[in-house]
This record gives sequence, structure tokens and C-alpha cells, in this order.
Amino acid sequence: MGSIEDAGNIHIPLVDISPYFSGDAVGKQKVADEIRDAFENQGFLQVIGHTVPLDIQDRYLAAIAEFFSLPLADKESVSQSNSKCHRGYERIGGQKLDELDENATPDQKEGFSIRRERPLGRFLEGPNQWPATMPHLKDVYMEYFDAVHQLSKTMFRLIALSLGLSEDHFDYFASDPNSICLCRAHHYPPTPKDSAGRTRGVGAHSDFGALTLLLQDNVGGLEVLHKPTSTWHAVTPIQGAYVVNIGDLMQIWTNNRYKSTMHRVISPLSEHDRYSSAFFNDGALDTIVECISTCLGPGEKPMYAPIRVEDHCIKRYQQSYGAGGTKITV
Ligand SMILES: O=C(O)CCC(=O)C(=O)O
Ligand SMILES: [Fe+2]
Repeated sequence: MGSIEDAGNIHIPLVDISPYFSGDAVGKQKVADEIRDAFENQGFLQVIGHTVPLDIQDRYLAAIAEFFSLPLADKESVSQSNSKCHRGYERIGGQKLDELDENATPDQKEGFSIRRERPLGRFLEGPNQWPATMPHLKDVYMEYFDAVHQLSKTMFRLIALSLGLSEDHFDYFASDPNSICLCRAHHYPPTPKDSAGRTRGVGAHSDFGALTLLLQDNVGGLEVLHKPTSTWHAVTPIQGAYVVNIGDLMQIWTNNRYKSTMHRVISPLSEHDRYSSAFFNDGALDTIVECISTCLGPGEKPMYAPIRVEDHCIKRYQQSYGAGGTKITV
């Protein structure tokens, strides 16, 4: 494990997970121990030695850049406002994720959200929207979706080992084909000089699901909060790596042992467009999330009441909409 940054008190580890795939129990446990350390301390790490080929990442990043460069009318033709299940395009300023500052400006990013293709059904189940003017987007997007979903299942296996559970503990949650995994591509345009320092790409928030895998290009801007010192620290881009963080559901499962950490994207003065993609594995809707027995020390009590994933997600979506009309924090 190597430290990619050591600014003040913060340490965001870089973990090579390739020993996990060797099948050797000692190698697997070593990776799981490194992951435990990262989630107990900062709640964030970067992962290399994984199974998503660089070639798929590159083709996907190129495809989302091409999508965001389409005329606005083409993007609006797949607007989320047409969708009953939060699929499709969100324009710049369409979201405001900031949970710390109610006067913050709306997020200076545009997004495109895809889940598994399903008929309209339970919460967030339904059809995707694809732009007619870019017919090749669907194949590359879904190829990437499948590859990163697979990696998220591996990460859940490692999390299980890190908590002293059997390796398949989260398999149903993480692999249910009807789960509500979300893959959202983002485009952050360069910041004009007059708004430098006053806008946010994404306001400060924690992710409310279980696990997030973020692919970012080399522009930078993602920062995580170090709570004890109230200071923000950059997550330096590493080509091909995933930034992995846990969300509020995993914090509930682990009784606060693993930290769901506030993060944001600043809008630095930059000549460059930034592209990123977040994959949220929020799992099987009917799972009951409650304190895992291995996370309860002697004399400790569960800090949260048990909650069903679907109820938790509906509540968080409703809170988000109630707060600002268009705000969705995932
Ligand atoms: O684009 C990024 O770097 C982070 C995005 C993010 O935090 C989110 O979508 O929840
Ligand atoms: Fe986030």
C-alpha cells in the first residue's frame, strides 16, 4: 500500500487489489486489511490492479465526451425530466448537491444517468433513454457498466473479508440483477475567470448508498473532507485507478466503523473540460441494513434502527427533491 498524498492528517491509500485474484488466502486477506484501514480512517481509497481494462475505460470516457459535445437540443431530447425513473441527461446547474451551504451555487456540471434496462416497475426501475443522434453510445456505455459492476462485486467481497465475514456475505445485495445500481457520467466545463472560487462542480455531500466507484480523467478537482480538522484534501488523479468510497448505508451496516465521508468537486480555473463517471452500487432494494454483528464491540449498541434499502433510498430522494426541487444526492 502506498500513500498518494499525505497532506496534514489525511492519508488516502492506494491499494493494489491484484493479490485478491490470485486466489491465495493470505494475499486476499492482506488486501482486505488495507481496505479496512482505509474505510476506518478516511472512507476513501484508490484501487489499481483491478479487472476493468484500460481500453474500456478510454473508449467510455471518449464516448461520454462525445455525448456531452452534442448540441443541447440532442441532449435535452433524453432529459431526465422526461423520465419516471431518473434516467438520462441533467443540464448544468440542474442539481445542487451541497449539504453544508444552502446559499451555494448550483453544481456546475452536466450529467447522464443509466441503470439496468428494465420495464417501468418498482422504485427507480425502468427504461433508459439513449440519444438518437449517437447510436453507438449504448453499447460502449453498457459494456463499461457491466465491467464496473463486476468490480463493485469484487469490492463487496473484499469488504466482507475486511469485516471478518464470509466472503459471499454481500453477494445477494451486490449482484441482484434487479438492484438499483446507477452509472452517472459527468462533464465539468472549464471555469470562467469571473466565477473562479465562487462555484462548485459538485457541492459537499456524502453518497447515500453503499459503495461508489469513481473514474476520473487527469484534470482533478475532487476533494474529501478531513472531519477532525475541517480541511479539504485533493484526490490526485491516477490513470486507470478507481476512487472508491463508502456511502451512508455501509456506515449504518458497520455502526460508524467505516466512514461515509463528505466530498465535493471544486471548479478550479482550468483550460480543460473535466470528465468523470460514478458507479453507485446501492444494492438489492429489499435488503434490510442493520448493524453487522462483527461491528459491535463489547458493551456497544447499534446506533441506527434497521432500514430497508428501498425505504432509505425513497426517503433520501424525497428529502432531496423537497429541499430544492431538482436536488438528487446519490
Ligand atoms: O465527479 C466527481 O469527481 C465526484 C462526483 C460525485 O461525488 C457524485 O456524483 O456523487
Ligand atoms: Fe459523491
